[in-house]
Amino acid sequence: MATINFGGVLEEVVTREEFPMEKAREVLKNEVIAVIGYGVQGPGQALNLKDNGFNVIVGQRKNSKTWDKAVADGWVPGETLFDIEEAAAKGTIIQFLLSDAGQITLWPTLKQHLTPGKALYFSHGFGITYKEQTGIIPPADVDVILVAPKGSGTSLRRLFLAGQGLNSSFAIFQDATGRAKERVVALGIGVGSGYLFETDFKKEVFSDLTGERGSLMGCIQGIFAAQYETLRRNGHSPSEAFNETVEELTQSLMPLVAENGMDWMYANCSTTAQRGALDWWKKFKDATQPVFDELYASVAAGKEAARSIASNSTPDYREKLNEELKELRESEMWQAGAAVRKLRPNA
Ligand SMILES: NC(=O)C1=CN([C@@H]2O[C@H](COP(=O)(O)OP(=O)(O)OC[C@H]3O[C@@H](n4cnc5c(N)ncnc54)[C@H](O)[C@@H]3O)[C@@H](O)[C@H]2O)C=CC1
Ligand SMILES: CC(=O)[C@](C)(O)C(=O)O
Ligand SMILES: [Mg+2]
Ligand SMILES: [Mg+2]
Repeated sequence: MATINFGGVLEEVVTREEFPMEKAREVLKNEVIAVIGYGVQGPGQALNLKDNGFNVIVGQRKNSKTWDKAVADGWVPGETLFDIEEAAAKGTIIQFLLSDAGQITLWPTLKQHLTPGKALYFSHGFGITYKEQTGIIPPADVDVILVAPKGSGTSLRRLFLAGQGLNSSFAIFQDATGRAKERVVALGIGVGSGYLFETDFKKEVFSDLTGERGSLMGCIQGIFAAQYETLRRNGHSPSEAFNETVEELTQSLMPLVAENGMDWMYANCSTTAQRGALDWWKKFKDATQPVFDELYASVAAGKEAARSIASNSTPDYREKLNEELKELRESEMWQAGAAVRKLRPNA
């Protein structure tokens, strides 16, 4: 573990240098890693593990679109691709990568395959933390571990193929074998993480649910929509409103933030912009702080989990979500966005 200073707070971080791929392969050489579920994280993690030389199989419902996707990705039925139960029976490490709601349905079946000494692996603290709602209570004689890549499974795979990595958090909920730590770190390295930050299941899920509802996804769309509407109400054209709300941010300014922080992005904008941004950001912070506090309280009370379980457990959950995504896509702002994207010089 390397001790790193994060803004004055010291934290332990596992690096690839101290836990190289060869060591990870050595730790897991006698394990069969069964990746259950082939949605977004499933493919990213399973393919990265395979390409890194681990013994990995995929478990997926037969006669499903994702079964076909797994076949198209090179998994071979009967050899490396199995029905969920068969894969769970074969695996010594079971990566439970169904949707969080889907995990609840499958749990009674999966539990039967958790024989002593196996490891149950999650990429989210959801199932364990909200156990009153999920009913996911693992037997005492298995390891229960977590590696949560901090980004989409799509990015996890893309960055791996580009020779880079995505950072992940990791946690141990239960160490039955005495090997939980080496197993979880080896898996974290194997799935393509760059650096591994230790946390616990509850902190992982509370921060993750807050982040995705907040600044990563929910809040950002809300702020875009509000500014776009103000500009449109004041007579600005859709292209002008979109460019000044989204396009400039994603194409020009966010890459600068990613590279070297907010002050660096500010410093590369005009002094006029700097004066205004330095004055206004605090107002936006004050205006949104109560909403973030309300959000965190809702996460901590289990209300966000309840809402997501109820909504994503209906037979037509995917169609319903797609309808709402379509609404977003067809809104004027994102239609303007589609037109603007076509005009990118490299498109
Ligand atoms: N999407 C992402 O990139 C990230 C996901 N996670 C976590 O990783 C885990 C997996 O998430 P995703 O890959 O997004 O899942 P997903 O929503 O793509 O679903 C994964 C698979 O579960 C299947 N499934 C859903 N309900 C089922 C049921 N009742 N029975 C059998 N199969 C069912 C789906 O068909 C799909 O193949 C979750 O715990 C999630 O919170 C963590 C970080 C990022
Ligand atoms: C991509 C990710 O880490 C999220 C947003 O938390 C998720 O997909 O659940
Ligand atoms: Mg996340
Ligand atoms: Mg999440």
